[in-house]
Amino acid sequence: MFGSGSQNEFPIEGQTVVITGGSDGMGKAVALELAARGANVVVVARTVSKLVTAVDEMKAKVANIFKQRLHYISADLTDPAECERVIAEVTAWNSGAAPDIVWCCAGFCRPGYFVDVPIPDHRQQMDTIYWTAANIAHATLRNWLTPVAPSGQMKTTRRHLIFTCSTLAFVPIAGYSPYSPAKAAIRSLSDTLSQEIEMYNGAYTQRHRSDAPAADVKIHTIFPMGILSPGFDNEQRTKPELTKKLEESDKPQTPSEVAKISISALERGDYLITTNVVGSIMKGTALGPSPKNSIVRDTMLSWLSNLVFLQVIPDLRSKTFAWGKQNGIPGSTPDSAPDS
Ligand SMILES: NC(=O)C1=CN([C@@H]2O[C@H](COP(=O)(O)OP(=O)(O)OC[C@H]3O[C@@H](n4cnc5c(N)ncnc54)[C@H](OP(=O)(O)O)[C@@H]3O)[C@@H](O)[C@H]2O)C=CC1
Ligand SMILES: CCCCCCCCCCCCCCCC(=O)[C@@H](N)CO
Repeated sequence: MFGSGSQNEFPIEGQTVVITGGSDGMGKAVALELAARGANVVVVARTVSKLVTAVDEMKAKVANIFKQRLHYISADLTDPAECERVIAEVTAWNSGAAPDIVWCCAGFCRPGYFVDVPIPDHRQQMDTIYWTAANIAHATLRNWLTPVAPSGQMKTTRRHLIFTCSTLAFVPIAGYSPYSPAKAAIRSLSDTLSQEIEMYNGAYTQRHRSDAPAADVKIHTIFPMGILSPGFDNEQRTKPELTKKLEESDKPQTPSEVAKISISALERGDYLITTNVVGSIMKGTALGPSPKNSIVRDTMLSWLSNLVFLQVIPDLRSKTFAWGKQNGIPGSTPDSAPDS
């Protein structure tokens, strides 16, 4: 059921989970799914009304209403101090124990051509996409990796820090320049942390002899394709027509599908996680130095994907060129009625 090891690498029942962006779209779907599987869930976002609704929806889905606890915290995660507060509040609410799982889903996409999008909007995308994730990761890991003396060690299950990226971190698409670089930065953070965390995990094996973190930590990153969320409806309204054309091979998935597929991959213990075949091919061509889920399968996938992409990248470029040839640039009008 859980792949070759046949062991569930992501047990949920009784775990305390924090989900950023848990009030809408994919984050809410993850919250509902984990609540249904027996987790204590804290959803974090800015708008209180949507958070209250998410908690109400979770209440209707919990596996055990007497055992499980649900909570929300309103916070703007672009502010690092707010992220520190969130982790402190969750720990207090959780009887002094740190959360077991932190899943970053907060973020939205503001598409547009690079020169047409004002610089403050580019920076805002870096703030909402990259910094909401990096800030909460920083607050979480500072808590999780605090050294504990051998006498203070208790049996603690493995902890998971999960980022939500996008396959646009792997493959360029015109019209996503405000967004894709911030997602690529998350992928780089994830790869770097997945290596750095090994130092702490190594120290953890010696916890009976010297100070070490209270638990093993694993990093994962999800790379969804389009998700049919409120955020997606919003981005469609301002997305350039060319961008819609370039991504027409993507068939957007429902938040609940994306949540379920992601959780299954976490149960197998996967690290970089895609949610459909086109997403896997996009990952395959860009896998590079990232740790692999399976040496054989991922290596075969990258060979195949690199062959496919010999054709895909020139095709995306020539479609873009042809678009300019036919339609001109935004704001221009065809030279049919020259004023003289
Ligand atoms: N939709 C898509 O097609 C794709 C989305 N993704 C990624 O998946 C994730 C979920 O996307 P989606 O389901 O569309 O999400 P939605 O846009 O539907 O929801 C976004 C969530 O993030 C919260 N949020 C936004 N900004 C902040 C902030 N500064 N601080 C705290 N919370 C914030 C929102 O609540 P509030 O506004 O109240 O704060 C809301 O809960 C995002 O990271 C997105 O980039 C990846 C691939 C495709
Ligand atoms: C056979 C293989 C061919 C591969 C072709 C590549 C086509 C590119 C599809 C781009 C899809 C982008 C999905 C992510 C969207 C996203 O993150 C935003 N919607 C943000 O919200």
